[in-house]
Order: sequence, then structure tokens, then C-alpha cells
Amino acid sequence: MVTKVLVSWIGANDIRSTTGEQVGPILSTLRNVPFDSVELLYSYPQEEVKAYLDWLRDQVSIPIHPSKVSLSSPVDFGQIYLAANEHLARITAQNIDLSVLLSPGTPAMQAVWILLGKTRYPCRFYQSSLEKGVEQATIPFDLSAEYIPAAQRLKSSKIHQLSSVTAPVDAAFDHIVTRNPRMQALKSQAQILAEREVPVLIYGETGTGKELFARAIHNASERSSKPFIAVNCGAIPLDLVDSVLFGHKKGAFTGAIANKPGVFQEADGGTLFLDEFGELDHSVQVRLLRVLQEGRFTPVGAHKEEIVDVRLITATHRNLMKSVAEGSFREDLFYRIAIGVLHLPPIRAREGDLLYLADRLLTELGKQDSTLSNKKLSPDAKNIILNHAWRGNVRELQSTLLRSALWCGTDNITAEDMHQAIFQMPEQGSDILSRDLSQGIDIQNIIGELTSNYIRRALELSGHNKTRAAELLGLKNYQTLSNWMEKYDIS
Ligand SMILES: Nc1ncnc2c1ncn2[C@@H]1O[C@H](COP(=O)(O)OP(=O)(O)OP(=O)(O)O)[C@@H](O)[C@H]1O
Repeated sequence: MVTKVLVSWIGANDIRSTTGEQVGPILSTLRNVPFDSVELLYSYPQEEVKAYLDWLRDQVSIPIHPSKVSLSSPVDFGQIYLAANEHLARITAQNIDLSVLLSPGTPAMQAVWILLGKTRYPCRFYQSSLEKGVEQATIPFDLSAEYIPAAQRLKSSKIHQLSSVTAPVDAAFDHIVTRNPRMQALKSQAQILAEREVPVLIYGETGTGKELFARAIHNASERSSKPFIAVNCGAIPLDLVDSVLFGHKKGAFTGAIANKPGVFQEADGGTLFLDEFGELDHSVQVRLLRVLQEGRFTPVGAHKEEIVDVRLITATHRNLMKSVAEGSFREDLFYRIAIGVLHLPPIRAREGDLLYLADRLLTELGKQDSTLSNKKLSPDAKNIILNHAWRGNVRELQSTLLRSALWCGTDNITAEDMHQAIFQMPEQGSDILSRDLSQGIDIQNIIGELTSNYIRRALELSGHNKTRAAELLGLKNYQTLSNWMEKYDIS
């Protein structure tokens, strides 16, 4: 059942209503519009509010949930935003029909309600005045939630510090579009690594730009005039791995009709990028370790060793430390490759980047196809971008923008165009209770799927605030959540 909830700040006119003739905007609204419960935020001292709440409870029969908010000033937009956003995120996690009463509170509080209610938390607005009584407020314009990252950056002073002390970013990194401080710091760190000869390990979900970073590192290094060879280790069948990596001699196996160099030979003098490195079989890891230690290897079917000079960049979406602990990844190999380590965050964790990236990617599309050069995103299309999960990260964003630009009839990409262009993944786990048991199932796996799904959703909803996410999941504390995240390999 959907619960109708009214949210409001407690204002001076409400507090005064306990003694005066006017009932105040909150009670007026509750008397005029039916709600199932009311959420009241306040920054007044507890004693002043207590009397009001006692009085209000005598007037209405629905549950009243007060929340004290510490504001250094009632007109501080940043603090008001953070408090209101956190509160709405929490209550909209339940299935509710949200209404916001605009009248009580300072103009800054009203402005923040409108920003949040027109973007992240669609709702009905009410206002109450002596002249007109209680009425639903129509706010006849669309807003794009681009301001949200700016407010969230208030919390990222540490990241700012980090990014401000780093080196200038080389032109090779210009293709990596970002204005997120954490990503900018990563670009600078990658540039430092580019100038050294150390192996680099890049962590990141699919489509986060691991190969883009690897190429930029190569291009900014002294090896830039030599080859950059990229290989997806996860896509090589096990019986071909040795041949793909180290090459083979004619006649080494059925089908080996000629000598063929492996990627190590092809990358000689340059950089070899081994993507999905964590998928490599244990036996291959042993041979790779030897190449890294000694720079030598033997092609399949050959009798003589070969020597190459290759810089290795590896990438994976797996937590390799965990694979080491479980015994599926060799510890000695891990310490060989994990010298310069870069963790690329998914785009949902790059505050300030989504719309910036979307605009830049759209401009790029326009450069490649002049019929798309005037396409622009409408504010409501931008809100859909901000609210989508983007599990495929930049790659998914790129292809969705292309589809929306191709399908939209005008130069204005609307919410409808965006909806049509986004691939709706089937609800993960929707069949989780009805898997076919006749062939046997892996119950541990299914429990893991379910748990990971809820943990990810709670993290997303809480803006990656672990304490809040733990609360949403009914876990004891943030440490318990961290343990579960580690267990289910959630970064
Ligand atoms: N910050 C960025 N700015 C511009 N383009 C980006 C950015 N990040 C990724 N891209 C683009 O997104 C696409 C996917 O990036 P890339 O192939 O580097 O991701 P990946 O992490 O290696 O993916 P996978 O693990 O699936 O191979 C590429 O077209 C890349 O150019």
C-alpha cells in the first residue's frame, strides 16, 4: 500500500500557533488534505519544539515523525540541502506518495525543497497562507539536477586537497573527460606512473575507462612511438592462452600452419595492456610471473627462449586481494603487477561528472556525424540521466546518447527520447524464487546475488554513505556492512 506522506520544516508561525489564534501552516494543511503520516524537520531548540509537537499530537491522529537538524544558520543552502536530501532519500526508500509543504521555514529552505522536489524526489507541493488558505502549488518549469553534485562536493574537501597538489595533466590524458576531483587526482597519478617504468594495475567496473587510462599512460610515456597492444584475457579460450600470449611455431599444434607471434612479441618496446587479468588460469599465472621476473618466455612449440622489453598494464574488475586470499590468484604475481594501482570509480560515484560527460560525449557524436551536431539534452532528459544506474558506465552512456540522438525527431532530446534509448535491464533476481531446481542450483550464489543487489541499491540510495546504507538494510552498523561488502566483493 502506498503511504501518503507530508514533509515540512517547522516554522516560526507553527511554533507560535500553540498560544495564538492562528493554527499555523502545518496544522492547516493536515486539516485540509488527508495524509497517512507527517515528517517534520526542525532546527529550533528542542524545548521550543517539544511544546508544539505535544500540541500538534492532540490536534491530529496520524503519526508525526520529528527530526532535529543541526544548522549553523537557517539560511545556509549547503547544510539545508544536505539535511533535506538525506531525509528525502531515507523516506522515499519506502513506497510513499510524497508531498512537501513549502510555507514554513526560510526562503532558503523553500528553494531547496523546490530543487529537490523538481528533480530527485518528484512530489506534490502545498502552500498555506492566511489569504488563500491551503492550496496545491504548481511550479510550471523543469529543472535539471546539475546543482546536486555542487552541493555534494561540500563533503569532498579531502579530495580537493588531493587533487590540488598533483602534477599538471599531460595532453595524452585530454581524452579522459572529467571534472570530478577524485578522477582528476587519478589522471594526475596516472601521469606520474606514465613517466616511470613501473607496472600498473587498473581496477574498475566495465566501461569505466580502464583501457582509456592504459592508452593515455602509454601515450604519455617514453614508449609512445612503439606499439600499444590490448588483449582481453577473459575472452581467450584456455587452450589458446599460451599461443595468444607467447606465440607459437608452425606445427606446434593442429591448426598452427605458420609461425605466429604472441602479444608479448607484438608489444616489444611498447606497452601490453592485459584486460580482465584476474580471469587468467593459475597455470598461466606461473608462466607470466616468469616473463615479468626474467623478461623471457618460450613460444609454444619452440626450443629457444625469447626476450622482450614490454611494459605491462593490467586491469580487472575483481578484487584481486580477495582472490589472493582465496588462493585463486598467485600472491607473488599480484605484488609484481600491483605497483602503480589506480581505482577508477563507476560514473555513479563521480560527483559532478554525469551531465558534463553526457554533454561532451554528445558534442563528440556531433563531430563524427554532422546531422547530430545540434542535438541538445532537455532538462528532463538530464534528470533521467542523473537518475539512471549506468551499470555499463561511460560505454552505456555513450551508446544511449547515440540512440537517443538518432531517434529524436528534433534537436531537443526529451525525456521520452531518453526513456526509449535506455536499455531496461530485466529486474535482477526477479526470478530468484523460481529457479529450476531439477538440475540443481547453487544456493550460496543465489543468496550472494540477492544480498549484493540490496547492498548496491542501499549504497546508491544513501549516496554511498555506509552508515545510512547499513540503517536502510537493517544492519547493526557500518562495520557490519563493510564486512558484507568485502564478502560479496562490492567496492
Ligand atoms: N572519462 C571518460 N571520458 C571520455 N570517454 C570515456 C571516459 N571513460 C570512458 N570513456 C569511453 O567509454 C568507452 C569505454 O571505455 P574503456 O573501454 O576504456 O572502458 P573499460 O573500463 O576498459 O571497459 P571494459 O572493462 O568493459 O573493457 C570508450 O569508448 C571510452 O573512450
